[in-house]
Amino acid sequence: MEFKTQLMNYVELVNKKLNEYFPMIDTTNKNLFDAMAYSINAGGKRLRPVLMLAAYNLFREDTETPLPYCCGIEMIHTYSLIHDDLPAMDNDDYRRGKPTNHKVFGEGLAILAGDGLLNYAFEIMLKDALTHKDTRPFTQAIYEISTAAGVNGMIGGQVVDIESENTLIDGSTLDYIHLNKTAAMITASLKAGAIMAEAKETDIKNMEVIGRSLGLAFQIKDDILDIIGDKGKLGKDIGSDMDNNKSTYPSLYGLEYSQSRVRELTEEIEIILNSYGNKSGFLRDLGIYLMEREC
Ligand SMILES: CC(C)=CCC/C(C)=C/COP(=O)(O)OP(=O)(O)O
Ligand SMILES: C=C(C)CCOP(=O)(O)OP(=O)(O)O
Repeated sequence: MEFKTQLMNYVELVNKKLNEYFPMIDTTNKNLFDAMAYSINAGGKRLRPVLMLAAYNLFREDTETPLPYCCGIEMIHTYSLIHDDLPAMDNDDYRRGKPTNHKVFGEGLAILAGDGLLNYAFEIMLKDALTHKDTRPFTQAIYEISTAAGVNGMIGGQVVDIESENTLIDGSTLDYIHLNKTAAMITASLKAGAIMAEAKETDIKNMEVIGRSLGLAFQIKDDILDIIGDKGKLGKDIGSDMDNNKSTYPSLYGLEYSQSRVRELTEEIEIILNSYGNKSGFLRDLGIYLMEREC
């Protein structure tokens, strides 16, 4: 199947499943659920769930089994964006082509909508895990996701990111930020997919190596687009890193080196994926698509 068609199919599967979890109906807490659904339904590339489905499909053919976990990781990612945009963090006004959550619902509700999405993610993943006779691959997948989202992953990276504002950091601190803030969740998506498909340890390890490179390249590309991207296409503010005085690959090493690093990392990913032959064509094309993207 052609890459773009397959990508659309995966995104559609994820969106359909997300619709089953939203709207949550509670008239007393309508504002909370509206705020959660607002950011989930605002769009987004659905990269992490697509990676999870593609990794699962490297080893198993069905698409139904991993869907609750795909939705879970997308909810966790969406919560992180809501919080990242808050005045206490990046103070951004636009996200996914719309005003940010706190601009529409206010800061208090935006914080709680983020908290709500994080907890709802674990509720739906654990609920699904308990329906399986052999719960182990599913609880292991949840463990990977929770570790990646937590203090030894995304939250840890975000803390160093905000602590490093207005400071000239070195390359290894910058890599720590990228690997934890961004690559951890990308890696967990690939690993969780392979784990649920009961792939071999060596294959799970390969997913980890690919996730690290892809996550790093993805964040460098994001920071390049923050300088040379188009706000309309991206659906979010540009120049945010400069406004917040953040150290990024482009600010530390320049645009040209940053672009060549992205290419280098993409090639590293391709080498591993080539060992899976035709089956890994979608993931190979996805890597190239992400690095060439304008949004
Ligand atoms: C615990 C929290 C809040 C984690 C946030 C993690 C994250 C990857 C934020 C976006 O990074 P960014 O600011 O570089 O991206 P963007 O350009 O999309 O704002
Ligand atoms: C990790 C970063 C750079 C935050 C944005 O992630 P995405 O670019 O995947 O955001 P959406 O498409 O989900 O909005």
